[in-house]
Amino acid sequence: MTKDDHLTFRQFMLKEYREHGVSKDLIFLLEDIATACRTISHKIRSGAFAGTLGATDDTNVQGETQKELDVIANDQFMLHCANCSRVAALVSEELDNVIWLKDKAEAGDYIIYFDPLDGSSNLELNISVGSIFSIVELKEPLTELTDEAVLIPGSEQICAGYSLYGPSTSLVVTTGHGVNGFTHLAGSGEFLLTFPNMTVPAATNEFAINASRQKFWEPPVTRYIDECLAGPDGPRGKKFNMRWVASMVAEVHRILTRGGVFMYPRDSENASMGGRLRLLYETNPMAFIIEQAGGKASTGEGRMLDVQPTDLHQRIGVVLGSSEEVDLVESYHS
Ligand SMILES: O=P(O)(O)OC[C@H]1O[C@](O)(COP(=O)(O)O)[C@@H](O)[C@@H]1O
Ligand SMILES: [Mg+2]
Ligand SMILES: [Mg+2]
Repeated sequence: MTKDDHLTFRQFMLKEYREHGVSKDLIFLLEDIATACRTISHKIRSGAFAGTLGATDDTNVQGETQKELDVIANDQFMLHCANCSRVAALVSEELDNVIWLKDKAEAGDYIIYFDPLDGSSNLELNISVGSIFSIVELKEPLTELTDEAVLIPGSEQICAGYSLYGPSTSLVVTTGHGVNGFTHLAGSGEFLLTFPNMTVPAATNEFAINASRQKFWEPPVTRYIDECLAGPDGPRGKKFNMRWVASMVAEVHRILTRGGVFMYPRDSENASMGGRLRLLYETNPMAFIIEQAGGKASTGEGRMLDVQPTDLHQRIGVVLGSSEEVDLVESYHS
């Protein structure tokens, strides 16, 4: 196969426009986000020379130490997303409050939620990290431009995606018509369609969880993992494998490639915060992608995309991936 065998990102998106009516404004916005991701990828690859792999002296609104590249990636998203005149507001893991780009937000305007750099504790280790984004189109004009105004359930997303900065740079996107994966052709400005129609098989024998938190788990999670670990002689009757990259983007990419289940459950230590991962810019976009690929995404107790957000940086428990496993975990909770 040569480069010419693959559609470019623009060619693919224009096909989405013709076949599904995806708006051209959204296509331009996605091209700008792709540019942000290409630039972030380059900045990560040159981070060891630029001395940007380490921490700053600052903490973000969640009390986490910011890496220099967290800030650089955030600046790239802010810069490129502001190009689109339909973008009314930006919500970032690295910013305390909503950034409003307009004086009034009309029906049809976009709100963009993003985690500019996910898994950033992996930076010094040269292990995969990524960026996550979610786009909601306003159905009604907003009367007040407050933080509360952007607390919109994930079911309202019109687009979600991520870029994975690994051995190659991937861009995976859904506009609600399946999930498609693109790879950056090194040395060019192009993302090419390399993984069309990504799907998550219903069954799997691979799970991902931070097992160091076992003593904090709720009983349904302990039961589920114990049964996986029991292998062929246990109730599941088969052997399970485990992975933990500590970068949600890499875990989701693995699940879209060969199936699996990813869990960061609410537990007795993180329960007072609601969980570990953030609803608006981590679990909602990934839930939309996983559902569009035929998988499921849950809080443990119900569908992630139905959750009504109550806070900009709200945290939540998550289990997502192969539908049979997500159903099983939910059944143990109920
Ligand atoms: O440090 P832990 O407990 O392994 O947590 C890892 C999780 O935290 C995250 O890194 C959180 O994301 P950020 O790096 O954007 O804060 C997830 O990507 C990952 O799944
Ligand atoms: Mg993250
Ligand atoms: Mg982050």
